[in-house]
Amino acid sequence: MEQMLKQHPKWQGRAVLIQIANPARGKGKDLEEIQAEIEASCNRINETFRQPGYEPIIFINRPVSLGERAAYYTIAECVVVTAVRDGMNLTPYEYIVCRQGIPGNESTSDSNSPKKSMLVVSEFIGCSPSLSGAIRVNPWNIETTAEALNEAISMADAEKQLRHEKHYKYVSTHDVAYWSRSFFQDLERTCKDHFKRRCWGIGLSFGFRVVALDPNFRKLSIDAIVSAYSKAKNRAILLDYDGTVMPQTSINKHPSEDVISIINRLCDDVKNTVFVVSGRGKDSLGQWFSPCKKLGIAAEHGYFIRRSTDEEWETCGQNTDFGWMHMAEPVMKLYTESTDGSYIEVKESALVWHHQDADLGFGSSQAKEMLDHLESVLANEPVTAKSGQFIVEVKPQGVSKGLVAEKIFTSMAENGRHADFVLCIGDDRSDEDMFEKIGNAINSGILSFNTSVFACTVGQKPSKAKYYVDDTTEVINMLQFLADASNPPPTEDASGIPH
Ligand SMILES: O=P(O)(O)OC[C@H]1O[C@H](O[C@H]2O[C@H](CO)[C@@H](O)[C@H](O)[C@H]2O)[C@H](O)[C@@H](O)[C@@H]1O
Repeated sequence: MEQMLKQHPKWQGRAVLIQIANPARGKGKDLEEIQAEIEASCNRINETFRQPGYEPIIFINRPVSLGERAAYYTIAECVVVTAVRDGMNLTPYEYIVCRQGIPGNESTSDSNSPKKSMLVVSEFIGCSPSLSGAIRVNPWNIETTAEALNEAISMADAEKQLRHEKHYKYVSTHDVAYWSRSFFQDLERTCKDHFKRRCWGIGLSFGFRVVALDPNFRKLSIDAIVSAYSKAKNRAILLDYDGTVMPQTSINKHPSEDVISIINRLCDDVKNTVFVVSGRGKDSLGQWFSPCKKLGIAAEHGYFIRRSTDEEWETCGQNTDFGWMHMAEPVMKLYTESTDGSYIEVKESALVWHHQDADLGFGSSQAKEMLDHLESVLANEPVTAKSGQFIVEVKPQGVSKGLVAEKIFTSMAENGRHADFVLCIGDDRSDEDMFEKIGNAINSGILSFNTSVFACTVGQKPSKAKYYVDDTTEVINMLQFLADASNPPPTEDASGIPH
């Protein structure tokens, strides 16, 4: 408020903030300090901007009954909720209902005139995403919050009415009965197959959770995969990078010499089509895997694909408009400013917010909120926002590792080499797109009925993959067995004829 009166002096002598301090539920030194700070701020603002008959802040520091609160809401031009951390927060909903009033109540002169209301809400409160007409602010940013207050009270009446109508429609249709019904529906949907599943306790301490796994989900047996591999004539091998052949905890992200050598031995077998399918950029992957001449690489989730080092990168031509980056980046910046250790990675086709180095709990709760926020801001843009291992990524719609898998199988079939063995390994949310595509590939005719399919996730967790291995060491060990079972490259005699 102080900043708004400074930035927009026209409101001095006119705008009043009724600051209702709800009685605190707890006690303690911190609380006393905060109360003293609020009181001091109110006094300072009033002393600076006070005029005869005008006090900019009315500070109500006592329990306020529901009736009195409703009376304030009814007359307020705008409600401001700038909590830096909160749960759902029902204040904006109560305000909207109070501004709408009771139908047929003639107690006010303008009871039949169109209703209007304005909300300035913190992006950190739970109800924020449901209020599409509210002006959303990061309360840590005082200047933009002050601008939002000015914008709210300066807005044309017609606009205030439209926003109010939208909010009232939402609040009146999403009542407590709606919420309870939808919770029950979600619960029923989620638990539908639980009786068929096996439940496991995973992790320790705060990381402990119970996961329900499909009874057919099992550890990948090296004997079984080596046996199927040996019998196959046309094999597709799709490997994710981070968390699959590269441990998530490694500081040095270059593939090890072992990995390069195993991949080269797999690529050397003429029966094999081997791809690294990763979210990483083409320059790093291209450089890291430069010793693997015959390796295919799908970078940035398949936005770029190259079949070997002899070929040029192909771009997935669907999306060339990246205007959405100008909308997504400011949102990511807001969260970066309030989350120590986080940063933004700008790729050619995507934006990624990383929080691996942030506080574990705070980073992941910020990631969840940011994902919601991005989904609402980018609702009409041709993009998808998804979370992964310590990341939230926005990328063009239609670009997915699932599509990469489909392209690989289709092009093998077009070259008369229908895959009769598929190994696809990944650890992350983005790899689930491959597992899903592979799961449906036989029914959709992309793979034939006699294909041996090994979709495998890294770590025991709910997945669309049928198999799991425990960690990257097991992945590399298994690939080593496959490399050992591979045919070496044909040798050439002195005349250059391969044998
Ligand atoms: O598809 P992947 O091979 O699993 O790649 C996914 C993302 O990899 C990179 O992020 C990962 O490494 C970061 C450190 O280098 C780490 O902070 C993050 O938590 C990891 O997810 C890459 O930076 C992203 O662009 C990829 O999408």
